[in-house]
Amino acid sequence: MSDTPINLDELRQRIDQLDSDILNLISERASCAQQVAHVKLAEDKDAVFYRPEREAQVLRRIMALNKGPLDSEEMARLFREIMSACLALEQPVKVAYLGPEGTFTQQAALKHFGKAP
Ligand SMILES: O=C(O)C(=O)C[C@]1(C(=O)O)C=C[C@@H](O)C=C1
Repeated sequence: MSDTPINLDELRQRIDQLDSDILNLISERASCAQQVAHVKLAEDKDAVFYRPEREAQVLRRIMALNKGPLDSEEMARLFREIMSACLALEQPVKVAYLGPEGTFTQQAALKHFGKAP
């Protein structure tokens, strides 16, 4: 146990501050992704927005940088969702899967592409 008494209010204030920082950083990242979309469109009117090789590179980097306490798989899952939301800003994505809702193929599609609309 640490010698410093843990104050719940202080810890929650710290969490609120960190959440504000995370919110601002995710918004900044999303604006960057929108600019990426503009650059892609300026270069090619049939631009491809979904770039799986780039997403894999981002996730590999995040997993290598991660120092815990969240494990790298969990961190990658969070970043996959962030990229999924950023990609949805660039262009709405349509993902098809086999069978009714709740199947393994739907779960696999959600895991791979994230849940963003
Ligand atoms: O780097 C790109 O080409 C992007 O469009 C940005 C981004 C990202 O959010 O990092 C978003 C969608 C792509 O599938 C890959 C990466």
